[in-house]
Amino acid sequence: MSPKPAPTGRDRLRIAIQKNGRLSEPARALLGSCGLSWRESPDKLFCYGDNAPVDLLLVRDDDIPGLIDSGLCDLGIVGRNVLVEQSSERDESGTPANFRELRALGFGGCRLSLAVPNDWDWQGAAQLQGKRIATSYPALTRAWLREQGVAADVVVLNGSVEIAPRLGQADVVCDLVSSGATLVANQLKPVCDLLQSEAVLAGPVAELDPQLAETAQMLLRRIDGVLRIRDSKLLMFQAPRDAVADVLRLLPDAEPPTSYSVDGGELLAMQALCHGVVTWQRLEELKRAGARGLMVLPVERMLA
Ligand SMILES: Nc1ncnc2c1ncn2[C@@H]1O[C@H](COP(=O)(O)OP(=O)(O)OP(=O)(O)O)[C@@H](O)[C@H]1O
Ligand SMILES: O=P(O)(O)OC[C@H]1O[C@H](OP(=O)(O)OP(=O)(O)O)[C@H](O)[C@@H]1O
Ligand SMILES: [Mg+2]
Repeated sequence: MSPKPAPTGRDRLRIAIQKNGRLSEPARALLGSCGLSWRESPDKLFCYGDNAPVDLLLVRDDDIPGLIDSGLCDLGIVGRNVLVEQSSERDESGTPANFRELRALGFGGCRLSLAVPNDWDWQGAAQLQGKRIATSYPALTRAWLREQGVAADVVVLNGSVEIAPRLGQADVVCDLVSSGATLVANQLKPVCDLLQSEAVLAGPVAELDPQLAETAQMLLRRIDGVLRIRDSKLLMFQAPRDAVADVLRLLPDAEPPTSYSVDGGELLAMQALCHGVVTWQRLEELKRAGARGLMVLPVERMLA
């Protein structure tokens, strides 16, 4: 059972996103695809929702979990790395976090990795005993060290973490990795992933105030619809009844198709939502299996 909500006294939902940074544009694009728009000016940090009771807060990403926790805002788009770090901090201090991941959003992918100097012969976590680890994710790193049963010193840096071994400030680092270029440029190599991260929609652990819950549900339904059709296409075709099984074997990434019979019953007209890429080569294979009149259509909106 979720804890009961604290009344907010508000009747408009607030969603926080990063003001400037890697997640700003994709977060805006996602909310835009959900049909939301705001009255904006470049220096505005609070944007009033134009066409739905949903206002936008533009903030530093690190502040998003705290804003949700305190009930000043209802939802947020933030890296899982930030959310898990701040929950680990709460675990350390024994105060439960009132924020959690509601949906993975499929952008801002990266991993939190332990990396050691290239000349280390990595044998496993035990090698870190008594060593210094530079990171911007101290609580997450400490939690991992506890799991591994290793005692090491955590050196907190807010950026340019990868420089620490060269300066003699730490022996190894634990930082975000995407292309791996920063590690290579600093003669480091990743040896272990602590977390796979991406942008997530965060919300409170407690239920939302009933005044806001309906709007939040509407937004979640739209986000689910957008995520579901991302890279999806509607495939339409006809196939003789006895070829349908062969045709469907070529569509393992499709949702169960809908079909109706035409031409006296022997021919089926079918449509299926495909979540993978429908290439020309795939269309040729479907044709060889008996499908005819193949058409690939973009999907603009979807509401389950
Ligand atoms: N190299 C990367 N590749 C892909 N995603 C990344 C990378 N580095 C970080 N991210 C993801 O993007 C999020 C935002 O990164 P960014 O560098 O914009 O944050 P920031 O400097 O902390 O910004 P802010 O000013 O809001 O505090 C990170 O928390 C992480 O989830
Ligand atoms: O694997 P890569 O593609 O090289 O990306 C990894 C780098 O990206 C992030 O740093 P950012 O550029 O945000 O700078 P920061 O040091 O200020 O965090 C992260 O902290 C790494 O340093
Ligand atoms: Mg930040």
